[in-house]
Amino acid sequence: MEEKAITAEQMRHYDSFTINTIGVPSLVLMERAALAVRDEILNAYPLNLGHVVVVAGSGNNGGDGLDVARLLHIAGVKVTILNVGNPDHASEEHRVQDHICQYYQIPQTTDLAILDQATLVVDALFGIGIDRVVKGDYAAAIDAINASDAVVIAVDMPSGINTDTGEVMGTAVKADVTVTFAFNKVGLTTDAGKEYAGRVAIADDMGTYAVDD
Ligand SMILES: NC(=O)C1=CN([C@@H]2O[C@H](COP(=O)(O)OP(=O)(O)OC[C@H]3O[C@@H](n4cnc5c(N)ncnc54)[C@H](O)[C@@H]3O)[C@@H](O)[C@H]2O)[C@@H](O)CC1
Ligand SMILES: [K+]
Repeated sequence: MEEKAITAEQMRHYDSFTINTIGVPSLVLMERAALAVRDEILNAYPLNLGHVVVVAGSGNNGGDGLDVARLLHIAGVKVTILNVGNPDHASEEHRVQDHICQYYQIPQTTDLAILDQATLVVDALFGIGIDRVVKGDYAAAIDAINASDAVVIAVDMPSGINTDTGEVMGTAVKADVTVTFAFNKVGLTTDAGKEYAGRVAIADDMGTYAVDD
C-alpha cells in the first residue's frame, strides 16, 4: 500500500480537528511531536551527542524546537537554543515553551557563531507554515546550518522546503534526518524534497487524526 502523503492545508485541517473538535490541546500535540524528535535523536546518536544547538523560529515549529531543547536538557544533554526572527511575533505555544526553557536556564543566543560548536543541529525554523521565499536572518541561519559539520535533524520539514511541492524557497536546510508528524508530506516525496530531507521518519503516534469531513 502506498504511504499517505498530505499537503500543509490538510495537515492544518487535521490539527484543527484534533484540537478544536476532539479537544486534544495544542500543547499536548506539541509535546508528542517533541518526544518523537527526542527519541529519534537519542536512539540514533546515543553515545556522541556532544553539543546540540536547537535553531528555533518564532512559530510553532520553533515551539517544537524549544520543547525538544528542554527534553534533551532534562536527559542530561548539553543544549543551546539559537533564536532566529522577531520574538514579538512568537506564537502562543512558543511563548509557553520559552517560559519553560527559561525556568531550566537553558542557554539562549542569537549569534550564529554558536553553530561552530554544534555536533548536532535541530532545525526548527519553519515547518508547514512556510509560505514565501526565505530571506535575511532566516536565510543566513539556514546557510550557516548547511556550512556546519554537525548532523542535522529537521523538525517536521527541512526549513525552506515547500510542504506541498518540495520546492526550495530560496534556500533550505540540508538535513540528515527529517522527523515529520502524523503523516508524510507531499513535498518530502518529490526529488527535491527527498534530497533535502535525508531519511524521513514519520512520527505517527501524534494524537492527530485524519478525519475527512
Ligand atoms: N498545534 C499545532 O498546530 C501543532 C503544530 N506543530 C508544529 O507547528 C508547525 C507549524 O507551525 P506554524 O503554523 O506556527 O508555522 P511555522 O512554525 O512553520 O512558521 C512560522 C511562521 O513563519 C512565517 N513565515 C512563513 N514563511 C516565512 C519566510 N519565508 N520568512 C519569514 N517568515 C515566514 C509564517 O507567518 C508562519 O506562520 C508544524 O510544522 C509543526 O512543526 C506541532 O507542534 C504539532 C501541533
Ligand atoms: K524545520
